[in-house]
Amino acid sequence: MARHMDSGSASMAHGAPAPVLEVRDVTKTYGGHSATTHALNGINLTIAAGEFVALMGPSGSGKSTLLNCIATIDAPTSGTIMLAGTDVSRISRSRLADFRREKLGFIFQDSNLLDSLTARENISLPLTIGRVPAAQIEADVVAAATSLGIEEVLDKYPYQMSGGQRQRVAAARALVTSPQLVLADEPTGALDSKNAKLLLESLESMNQSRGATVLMVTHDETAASYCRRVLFIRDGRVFTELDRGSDSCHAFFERIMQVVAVQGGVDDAR
Ligand SMILES: Nc1ncnc2c1ncn2[C@@H]1O[C@H](COP(=O)(O)OP(=O)(O)OP(=O)(O)O)[C@@H](O)[C@H]1O
Repeated sequence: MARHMDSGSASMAHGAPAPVLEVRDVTKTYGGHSATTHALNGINLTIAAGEFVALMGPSGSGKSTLLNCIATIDAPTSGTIMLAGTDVSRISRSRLADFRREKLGFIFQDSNLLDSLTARENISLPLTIGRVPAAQIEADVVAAATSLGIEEVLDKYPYQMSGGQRQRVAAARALVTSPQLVLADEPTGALDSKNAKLLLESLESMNQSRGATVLMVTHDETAASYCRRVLFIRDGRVFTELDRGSDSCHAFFERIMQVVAVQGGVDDAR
């Protein structure tokens, strides 16, 4: 059964891990007097350390706006976003880039790898910028690559890799710094089903073995079924959520489909 709510905090049972992300009463309004859009309407959600959460919702429901606000790329009109204990609205402009690099990892629909760098150099990039010692970089890159099954492409350039390999290199780059939160925006959107499955299995295993906390926007019920929890967003707020509990991927997929069918249109943005 779906739990109808707009707090997101119900899953934070007493004694649960500390929240990595707390979104409280966040609104985001675009435009002026004549053409105002209320993209977020007092949205609330909480994500605990080590969770793997999907965010689903119809086109225009506010998913990208929320992700941009969490990523500190955009600012809410009102409300609070606490990330790893920091109120992101209080971070000075000069600190924002460092905050993003230190606390967040990003995986986009297109891998966004730098064409002139090998996989190894692409994955190393956030560590190099963070002035991590070379020996540590090498160890961290190999560990991330091994977890994602891409050791054999480490010395290849993006054009020498398959789309699936590029996306797993991008995932390695997002995870190599062990960020507090990984934000994944339609990471399987450009992949065929075999490569999508490989990426999702990798994310699931990074979540389980390294305790990576992942918030993934997706239109794909199969992708969402790999997560432990699915938040459904509509009209700029969470209207229901599903916990996977002890369900298999397949059983969870069926439950997600039921919510999509009843609520209608979660995947109408495809
Ligand atoms: N920069 C902007 N200026 C004005 N309106 C915007 C802007 N960005 C988003 N919106 C509006 O805010 C609402 C939420 O958009 P958002 O992109 O967050 O939706 P979404 O759920 O990510 O959609 P999709 O699944 O199609 O990517 C939409 O009505 C959209 O038109």
